[in-house]
Amino acid sequence: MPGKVSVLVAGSWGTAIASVLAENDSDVWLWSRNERQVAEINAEHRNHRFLDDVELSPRIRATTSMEEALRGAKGVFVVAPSSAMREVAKQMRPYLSKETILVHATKGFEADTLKRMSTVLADELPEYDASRIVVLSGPSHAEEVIKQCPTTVVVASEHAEAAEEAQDLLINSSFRVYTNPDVVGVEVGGALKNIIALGAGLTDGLGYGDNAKAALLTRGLAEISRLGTAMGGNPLTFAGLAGIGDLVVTCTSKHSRNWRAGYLIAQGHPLDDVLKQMGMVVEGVKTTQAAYKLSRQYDVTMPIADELYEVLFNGKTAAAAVEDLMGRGRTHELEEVAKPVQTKWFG
Ligand SMILES: NC(=O)C1=CN([C@@H]2O[C@H](COP(=O)(O)OP(=O)(O)OC[C@H]3O[C@@H](n4cnc5c(N)ncnc54)[C@H](O)[C@@H]3O)[C@@H](O)[C@H]2O)C=CC1
Ligand SMILES: O=C(CO)COP(=O)(O)O
Repeated sequence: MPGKVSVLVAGSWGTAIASVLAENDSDVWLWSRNERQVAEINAEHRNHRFLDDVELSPRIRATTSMEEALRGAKGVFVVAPSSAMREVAKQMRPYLSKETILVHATKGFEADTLKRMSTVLADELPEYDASRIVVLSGPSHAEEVIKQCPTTVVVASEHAEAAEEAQDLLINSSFRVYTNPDVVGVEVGGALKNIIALGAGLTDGLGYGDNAKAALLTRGLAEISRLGTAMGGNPLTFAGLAGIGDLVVTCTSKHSRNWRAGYLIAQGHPLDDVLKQMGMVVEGVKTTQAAYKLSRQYDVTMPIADELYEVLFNGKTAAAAVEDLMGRGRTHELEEVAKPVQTKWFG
C-alpha cells in the first residue's frame, strides 16, 4: 500500500528506516533541521553525516519543512534522540493528522521526567489518540538494515490495527516485523539494554572475556525484566526481540555506540571526550541516570545499573565496579519471578 510517509529525523536510524520504507515503494519525506544535509540528500542521494557509504533511494526526499514532511502522510516515524523527542513533537503538533499511523523508534527515557517516549509524544500531541501510538524496537543496527541484511524487529501498540498498519509499511524479505501489544515492555527493554551494552564495552575494555560478557547479558536481562515488569511490562516481552534480542546485538556488535563508549571509558578516556569522539547519540549514558532514579522509585534492585552509574558519574573505576558486583552477598537466581500481564489484545 504505497503512499506518502515521513521520517523525522535524518540521523543513522532515521535514514535506515527511510530506506526500508522506500524499498517498500513508499514516497518518503525525511525531515531534518539541517539545510546542508537536506540539500545533499536531495542532490546526491547520500547522507554524508551518517551512513555515507550507501546511496539512498530516489524515493527519499529530504526537507527542513515540518509542514511539507507531514502534510498527507499516512505514516509518521519519529526517530529523534530521546533528548529531542519533546521538542520534535511540539513542532509536529500543528501538522499531524489524527488518521496517520504514528510510530517512534527511539530508545531512552526523558531525562527530567523519566517518562517513556510514547508518553512524551502523548503529552505534546493531545489531539492524537495516544492508544494508537506504535513503538518500533529490536535488534537492528542502522548500518546493517540499510544494506538489507536480514533483520527482525517488533512493533508494539495498545491498538492491534495500528501495530499491523506499521507492520504493513515496514515488512519485507530482509526486514521482518513482529507485533506485540506491550508498549511499556518494548519501550523499557529497548531503553535499558543500552546500559548493559555500556557495561559489556567496559568488561571487554578490561579484557575480561566471554564469561564476563555472558554474565552481564544474563544478569542484565534479569534487571531489565525486574524494572520493566514493575513499570507494567509483560515479562515475556523481555525474552523477545526488544529484550534478549536487542541485548545480544548491542553487547556483541562492532556497530554499537553504547558498547564502544564503554570500551573507551574502560581504557581511561573521560566520559565527555568519549561522547564528543562518538559524534552519534549514546543513549545509555542518560538512561543509566534514569534507571538509577527509576529503580529507587519502583523499589527494584539493579546492581549492574548502579555500578555503571558510579563509573560514569562518580569516578569509580570499571575494575572496582566489577569487583564489587562479584563480591555481592549471595542471592537466588530466580528472585522476583513475575506473572504475565493481561492485555487488551488477548483479553
Ligand atoms: N543507530 C541505530 O542503529 C539505532 C538507533 N536507535 C535509536 O534511535 C534514536 C536515534 O539514534 P540515531 O539515529 O542512531 O542517532 P544519530 O546520532 O545517528 O542521529 C541523531 C540525529 O538527531 C538530530 N537531532 C538531535 N537533536 C535534534 C533536535 N532537537 N531537533 C531535530 N533533530 C535533532 C541530529 O542532528 C542527528 O541528525 C536513538 O534513541 C537510538 O537509541 C534504535 C535502533 C537502532
Ligand atoms: O539499538 C540499537 C540496535 O538495536 C543501537 O544500539 P547502539 O546505540 O548501542 O548502537
